[in-house]
Amino acid sequence: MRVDVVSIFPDYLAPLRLSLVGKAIETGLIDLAVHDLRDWTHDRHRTVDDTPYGGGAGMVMRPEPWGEALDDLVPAGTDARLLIMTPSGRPFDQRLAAELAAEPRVIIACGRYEGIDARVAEHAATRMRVDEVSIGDYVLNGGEAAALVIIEAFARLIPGVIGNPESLAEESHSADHDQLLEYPVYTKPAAWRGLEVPEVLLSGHHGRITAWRHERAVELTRRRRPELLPDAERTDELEVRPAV
Ligand SMILES: N#Cc1c(-c2ccc3ccn(Cc4cccnc4)c3c2)n[nH]c1N
Repeated sequence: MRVDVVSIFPDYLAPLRLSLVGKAIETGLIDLAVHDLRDWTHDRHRTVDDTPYGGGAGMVMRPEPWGEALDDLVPAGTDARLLIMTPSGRPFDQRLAAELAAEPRVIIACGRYEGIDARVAEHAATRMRVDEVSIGDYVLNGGEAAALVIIEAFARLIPGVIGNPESLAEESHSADHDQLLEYPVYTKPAAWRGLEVPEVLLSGHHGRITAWRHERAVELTRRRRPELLPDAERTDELEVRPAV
């Protein structure tokens, strides 16, 4: 998979060279290229922003550099998917991560200021698939942090990136896990600061362990994310529970 990221702060994407994503890049599972948007400017000051039409605070990113960048990175006829990070985008979730993991090419546009001129997305959509995406209901200063999150989320789903693919199956939000949150996990020592590992996990009884883990996942999901519960697990009674 080829991933291109365009930003005025390309160094912000340096952490992608670390850990699992970095290894996937080294082994060629992912071909990552990070570009400086200013390379597509032509004035002495390498200007990427201007004042907003209609007034208002802040500056807007000019369309010309973005248009030229996308022309160069996505030649006519290329099958590519453009992600534009924006607080007003569709919520990024595990389903979209899985879709992206299967794409041959993904280009990620990281805006700054008050955002990118809306015509960039409009024009790009005439020749590639475009998704305006948000990683959550809070406001960042730009798209780079969101790009790091999204790339990590889909890269780990690419076959060969994670050593043990079985570990993906039981994770929170994974389709195989009925969208339940992940059960609590424990490791040695069995007793730590007066706190014991749940006895069932030491029993070696795999049936009981599986059942216990599902119960904990349902309990946690009901408490923290009831909207994720499958209908079969929903209960309407008011339950007084610890806030943890
Ligand atoms: N994905 C995502 C995001 C962003 C985000 C993404 C790109 C840009 C480009 C500029 N800003 C600052 C900005 C501030 C206020 C209004 N509009 C824009 C961005 C914020 N914020 N929160 C998210 N979940």
